[in-house]
Order: sequence, then structure tokens, then C-alpha cells
Amino acid sequence: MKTINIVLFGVGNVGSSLINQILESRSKIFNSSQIDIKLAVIVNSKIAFYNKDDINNSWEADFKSYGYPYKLSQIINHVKKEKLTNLIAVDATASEKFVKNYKELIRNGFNIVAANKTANSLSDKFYKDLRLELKKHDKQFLYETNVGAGLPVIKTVQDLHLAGEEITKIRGIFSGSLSYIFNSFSSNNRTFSEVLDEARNKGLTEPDPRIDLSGKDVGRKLLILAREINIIKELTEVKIENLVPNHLNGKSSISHFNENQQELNLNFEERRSNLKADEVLRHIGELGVASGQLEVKLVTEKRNSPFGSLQEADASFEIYTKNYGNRPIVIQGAGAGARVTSRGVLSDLLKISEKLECI
Ligand SMILES: NC(=O)c1ccc[n+]([C@@H]2O[C@H](COP(=O)([O-])OP(=O)(O)OC[C@H]3O[C@@H](n4cnc5c(N)ncnc54)[C@H](OP(=O)(O)O)[C@@H]3O)[C@@H](O)[C@H]2O)c1
Ligand SMILES: N[C@@H](CCO)C(=O)O
Repeated sequence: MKTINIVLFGVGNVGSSLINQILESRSKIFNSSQIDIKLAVIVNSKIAFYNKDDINNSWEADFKSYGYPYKLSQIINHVKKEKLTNLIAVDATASEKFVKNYKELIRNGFNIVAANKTANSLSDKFYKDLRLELKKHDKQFLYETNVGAGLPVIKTVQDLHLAGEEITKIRGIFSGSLSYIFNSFSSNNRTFSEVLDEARNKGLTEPDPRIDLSGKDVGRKLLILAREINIIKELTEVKIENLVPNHLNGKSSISHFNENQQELNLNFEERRSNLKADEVLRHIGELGVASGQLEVKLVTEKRNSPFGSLQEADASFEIYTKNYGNRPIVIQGAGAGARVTSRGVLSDLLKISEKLECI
């Protein structure tokens, strides 16, 4: 039997769904794999809840009542004092600041599972240093949900690359958030800001939806896939069509954006009114291996084309390779949503557990 001890950073949409899925699936996982999943500490940006017993269905109330302000060093001291082993830190934050803690966590015995895409899309130096640290301390880092939420995109690209298959192009609808938004917006008469609010309320966007609308989220995903196949790039080199006007961009506060987001409506209304009856708007990412070009843009597609006929928050990835020729491998399905994403995180946790010690 193996016990794994998780410290969960982030209890928003994805983090709280992960806790609920662990509660639902824990005994099934134990019976089939003899892996006992313990949630040792649960953390948001302000408080940490140190879980003495097994987590249960009242975890949310316990977190609020018994959580208190923390420093990372206190969490590390806690797991040492309690002699917890098989440690996995789960990053379910969207924080650029938090990923700077990864190296300290690794040095203190943690493996890492991240839904947060930031660590893999900062500088090439950060990316490589992180991997050196993992190697030095013999720790694992999995992040399948960085691209396509719960869809197996990263693993597929890694496996093809490892087996020597030459990937020539990856093209697709990379953003579940923008897929939902443009599916809804292209097919009815609601304003863009109404559709955006709906996507936010369903937990389908980034905490700050400008990360989606600015193209940065898809830019990050393209960069992450490019790095998997040894294309060395920086985020600044991705050609991105930014859908957020300058005066509402990330340099202004999120509340300023929220108060003024109706100002997006006019521009999108114009794009919608230019569509023919059989056309829809689609947000596309493209990684050309030969050209080395990574591009993010909003395009018009025929309603009955493969991308045009996607539904809900579906993402779709076409992976072109030498041996598959002009008939790509296609991976398609929900590309955003707390439950599919947290299931992907849980799957990464179990993959890491396979290599941990039985205790
Ligand atoms: N939702 C999806 O469909 C999806 C799909 C794929 C990947 N992801 C990724 O999953 C991550 C989480 O998304 P979400 O929708 O769950 O976001 P969310 O609902 O905003 O939750 C974020 C959580 O992170 C916490 N947090 C922020 N900064 C922190 C810090 N420095 N230390 C510890 N905790 C911190 C927040 O705490 P406070 O409440 O105190 O601020 C909150 O609990 C993001 O990186 C996103 O890109 C999401
Ligand atoms: N913005 C993400 C989902 C939330 O992280 C996506 O569209 O894939």
C-alpha cells in the first residue's frame, strides 16, 4: 500500500473540484491501486488548513473555520514535523508569483502537479532550471492540464516526439474558454459581454478573463507544446492577436475591466455582423514546426467545417506528423471546465504515485 500526501495550493474552481473528486473516488482508487490519497494541507492565497484527520465532506466549512494565515516555510516545517513522505504539491492557482516557489518545494521533497500554466511558459531559463532542479532531487513534475484541460494532448505530443515521430504542425482550437464564448456569440444575438459573463460564471475562463481574450493563454499553450518538441521560444515571440483594447488591458485593474467590459461589444458586434449565414468565429492557435512560427488569431470558419461545428467549450487539436501525412491525429473534447480539469490533475497525481515508494 502507498500513502501519498498532497498539499493543495488553490481551492477555487479546479482545486475544490479536485477535493470533491478525491472524496468521491478515494475508496475506488484504493481498492484498484492500493493508493491512499491524503490531503495534508489545503491552501488559498491567504490561509492554510492543516488537516489532522481524513478530509471529509465538511472540508469547506473546516477550511473557513480552522484555516489561518501561513508562510510557505511553515507548511514545509509542518510536513517535516509530521514526517509525511510521498509529497505532492498541486498548483491549482493561476499565480505567476506562486511558481517561483517550485524550486523550494522540490528541494524539500515535493513532486509537483500543476494546472497552472505559468511555470512552463516563463523564460526558457526558468523552464530549464526547473528541470535541472527536478533531476537533481529525483522529483517528478506533471502538467497534462496545461493544454486542453483533461484531454491527453501533452502526453500524446511527448510520446510521438520520444518515439522519433517528426511533428510538422499543431493547429487547433486551443482554448475551451474562447471556444465556449465564440460558439455562443456566433450563434445568437446576445452581446459579447453577456456571453463573457456567462462563461465566467460557469468557471470556464481564467480567473482574469483578459488572459484568455488577450490570446496569452493560447500563446502559453503553444509555447508549452513547442518546448515539448525542443523548439526554443519565448512567449514574446508568439504572434498574438490581442482581443482586449489597450485601455482595458492587463495594466489596468480587473475591476476597471469588469466595470467597462461592455466596451468590447461594439467591435465584436461588427465582426459578427460581417459573418455570412454559414460562418462562425473561431479562435485558433497554430504551431508551424518548419517555420518556427507560433500564432494566435481569431478567424472565420464555415459552420459545417471541423472547427466550425465544435460545440460548448470543446477544444480540438490537430497534430500533423511525417507519418500521419495530411491526415492529422485529432484530439477533441471539453477544453475547459473545473471537473474535466481536476480529473486530469487527479490522473497526474496517480501517475506520479506509481513511481513513489510503498509505505
Ligand atoms: N478552469 C479551467 O477550465 C481550467 C482548465 C485548465 C487549467 N486551468 C488552470 O487551473 C488554475 C486554477 O483555475 P481556477 O479556475 O480554479 O482559478 P480560481 O477559481 O481563481 O482559483 C484560484 C485559487 O488559487 C488561489 N491562489 C491564488 N494565488 C495563490 C497563491 N499565491 N498561493 C496559494 N493559493 C493562491 C486562490 O486563492 P484566493 O481565493 O485566496 O485568491 C484560489 O483559491 C489556473 O492556473 C488555470 O489556468 C483551469
Ligand atoms: N482558459 C483555459 C481554461 C481555464 O484555464 C482554456 O481555455 O483552456
